[in-house]
Amino acid sequence: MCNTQARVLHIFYCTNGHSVTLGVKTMKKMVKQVLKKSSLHEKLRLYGILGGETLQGITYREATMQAIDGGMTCMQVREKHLDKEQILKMISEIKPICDEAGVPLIINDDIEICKVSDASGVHLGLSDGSIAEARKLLGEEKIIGATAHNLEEALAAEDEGADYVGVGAAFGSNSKGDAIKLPSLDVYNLITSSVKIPVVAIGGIDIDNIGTLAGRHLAGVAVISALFGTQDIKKSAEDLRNMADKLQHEKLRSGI
Ligand SMILES: Cc1ncc(COP(=O)(O)OP(=O)(O)O)c(N)n1
Ligand SMILES: Cc1nc(C(=O)O)sc1CCOP(=O)(O)O
Ligand SMILES: [Mg+2]
Repeated sequence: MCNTQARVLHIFYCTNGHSVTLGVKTMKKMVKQVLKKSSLHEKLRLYGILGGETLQGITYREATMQAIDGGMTCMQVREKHLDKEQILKMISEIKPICDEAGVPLIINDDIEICKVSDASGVHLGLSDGSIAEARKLLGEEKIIGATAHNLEEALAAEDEGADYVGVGAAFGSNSKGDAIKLPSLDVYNLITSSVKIPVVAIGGIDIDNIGTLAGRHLAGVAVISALFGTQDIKKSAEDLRNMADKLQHEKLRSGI
């Protein structure tokens, strides 16, 4: 039911006999949104979080290329000690690499930097501002991630319109001083069985403990030190990705 010359599409709802008319632009936007949501689960499989403090003497560009070559599927810029201008410069160095590889680039904490840099989205913690407000400013196409430490926070994030939730700290953390270890990894099972949005585990995840996250229906793992803090980032990404791909398998749960 498409009249392309008039740049108008007619969509008929057969159930009640009524029709709505949508412009091609609106239709394209809707398709983009559906694609964003449907591929997000896979894109979160190995989520690398980059900050200069973690790197062992290599550039942001080199670290990004190595991680992507090894299988990183999503990336977050998390710079706690740079000003906006410096962060925007850093983003300008790595965004073309992420874009080329189809790896979403998420900005930690700062909605404005996300908007100005046209990054793929933003990650907001509990004290980083409202998800609903971020959605208003960024629109439906951008990815908005939220932090949760328990079921209540995960449900609230979903309710507010978050696209995914990062839940931790799975095993504590060397990179985030104030991270609080989850009382039990079973918190993941509780959350993944209660929310519809993808859930990512974070906090102290490395190649030795990642296997214990299997069978908990996680979309993936978010990692700082076990990826960007290592000497061979490509090899670390390969190993973590290999394990992250197997997280759905129940049998890994008892160890590897
Ligand atoms: C994927 C992901 N999950 C959780 C966090 C933590 O966010 P937040 O609680 O805001 O802490 P900071 O990262 O801002 O210190 C995250 N960044 N990414
Ligand atoms: C950014 C972040 N958030 C956490 C949370 O628990 O919410 S833990 C964490 C740091 C993750 O780094 P690493 O992989 O080196 O432990
Ligand atoms: Mg934050």
